Amino acid sequence: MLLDLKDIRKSFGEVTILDGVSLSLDRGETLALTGDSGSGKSTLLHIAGALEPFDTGEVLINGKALSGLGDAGRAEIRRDAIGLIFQQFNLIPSLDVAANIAFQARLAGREDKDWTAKLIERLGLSDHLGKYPEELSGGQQQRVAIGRALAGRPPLVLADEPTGNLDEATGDAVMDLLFELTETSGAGLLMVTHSPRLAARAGRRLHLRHGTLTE
Ligand SMILES: Nc1ncnc2c1ncn2[C@@H]1O[C@H](COP(=O)(O)OP(=O)(O)OP(=O)(O)O)[C@@H](O)[C@H]1O
Repeated sequence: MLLDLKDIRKSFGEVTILDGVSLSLDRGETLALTGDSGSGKSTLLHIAGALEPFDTGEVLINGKALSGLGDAGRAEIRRDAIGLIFQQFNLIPSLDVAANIAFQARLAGREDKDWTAKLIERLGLSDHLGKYPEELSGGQQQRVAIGRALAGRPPLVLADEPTGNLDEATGDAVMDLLFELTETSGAGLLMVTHSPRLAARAGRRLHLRHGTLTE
């Protein structure tokens, strides 16, 4: 199993956000996580991405338990196994498009020139490689962020409201690319969204409410 969350509990102070959450995701699967604002979707995604600690339970990524790992071990998992896409595109302003896309794959020592060239072409970024993030539209920036997340072919792609900042038509086009390219790369995709319409496009859907998941 690519991602396994087992009975995760998480509180901030007195407030329980996740009250025994379990889910699993395999390569090639797409799973949409919906829920009201403040229900804990981002918290759950950050826990799955080894970005946020949890109180009890276990997270396994490619069979490796996060609870036994220190900061360095978690950073290694993030670098090698996970591609992250956020609502705020989080590009590096001082790097051009080509360098932003290559950034994580280089860090992980997993640069693949043929795959990167295919990504750039498919994302429609060939004419923008020398530009800096501030010179790009929102849709272009999010396409760069997708390229960066996928360039190292991570097995697990986590996306938090990836089209939340885009108009509907641009968002749909970006979402088409995200689904297509995660499928091509053979990754598993866990995506947080407010939109039932976008969630309907994922292979599976789970809804977070009062700290627990329902279908
Ligand atoms: N670091 C933190 N410290 C304290 N409370 C936090 C922290 N992070 C999140 N929370 C709280 O946990 C709850 C869940 O937040 P989270 O961002 O996971 O929700 P969400 O479902 O992703 O919301 P949205 O859809 O609005 O982005 C919220 O009430 C939030 O205020």
